[in-house]
Amino acid sequence: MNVIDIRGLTKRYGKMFAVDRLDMHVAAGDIYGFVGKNGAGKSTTMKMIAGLATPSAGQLALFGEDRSRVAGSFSGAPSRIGALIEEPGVLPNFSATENMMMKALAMGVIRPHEQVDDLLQLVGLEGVGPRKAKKFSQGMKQRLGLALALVGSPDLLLLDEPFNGMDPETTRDLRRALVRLNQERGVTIVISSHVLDQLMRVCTRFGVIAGGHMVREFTDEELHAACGSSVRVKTADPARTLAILEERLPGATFRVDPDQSIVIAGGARSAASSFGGASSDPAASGAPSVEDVSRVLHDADQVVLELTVLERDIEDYFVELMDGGTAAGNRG
Ligand SMILES: Nc1ncnc2c1ncn2[C@@H]1O[C@H](COP(=O)(O)OP(=O)(O)OP(=O)(O)O)[C@@H](O)[C@H]1O
Repeated sequence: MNVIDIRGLTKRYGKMFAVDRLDMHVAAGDIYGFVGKNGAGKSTTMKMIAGLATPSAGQLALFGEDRSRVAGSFSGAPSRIGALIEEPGVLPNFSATENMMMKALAMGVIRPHEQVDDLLQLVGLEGVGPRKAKKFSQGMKQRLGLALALVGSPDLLLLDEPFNGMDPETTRDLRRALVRLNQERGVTIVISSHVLDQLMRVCTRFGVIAGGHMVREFTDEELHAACGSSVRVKTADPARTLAILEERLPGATFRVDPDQSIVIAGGARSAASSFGGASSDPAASGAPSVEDVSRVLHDADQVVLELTVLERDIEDYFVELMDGGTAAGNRG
């Protein structure tokens, strides 16, 4: 069962489609990177998932329960979702501990003191609990916001741009805290951001949104396979080489460039994402290794003039995807 299952989700503001027929799938245990440019529709989607905005159309199921037409907290289990969306809801004139205690008491947390101490420690604020929140730096407020989102031990944590305003050390600490939450406590986490390098360090699955529409979803492994190397080979007899390669490497795809070199990439057989959803990247199954190609050519007595490995840049791949859906999303 997916923790989040979204089909055709749409949010209109007047004639403007902030989110446009979006599909999204988050499995239990994922750290899901929700990637998109400014204005792509990430926050609006997160707000609908958190119950802070009502969808205009589409289906939104959380933990297998249909939530399409309900804004507000989860009826049966209010603590199942924790969210840090836009400004952390920190009361500036109260201390970190007081902020946490108010929320814990409001949520009816059993042994609130224990949980508050535990969470402040988790986010690295254990030493500053008595200090007023207005004296906190931006990064400390962000971490307090994260601790607040974790009150009540949610199963799903929604974080909208959590790395904003954080210095590298704080960013690293937050990243570690998120991985610990995920691995030690089994929390499923969705992080929306356009800060790719932070997401790539922690996420196990990605969804790229453009113009309010999901362009593609893929796992970390699929990402690396899609960006994996392809092999370029130039031989004395390109036509014969191509025939041999096509016969000996049936899963691969081939392109002949104008200079008669042959580029060998992964095949399309396992290209669909594991959800059978938005992904269909012809390179997603990975290319044959340079050793495979070299062995085939050696066995067939081909005279190799040049053999090179071509890498695809992961950032470029994301940027292409983030640009990809813009036209499709603007219906208003
Ligand atoms: N309450 C609103 N009323 C009207 N338009 C809105 C509203 N909220 C968002 N939008 C518009 O919907 C689109 C998507 O906005 P959203 O904030 O979801 O994007 P985002 O991907 O989170 O962007 P960012 O990375 O800048 O936060 C934008 O064009 C935005 O201007």
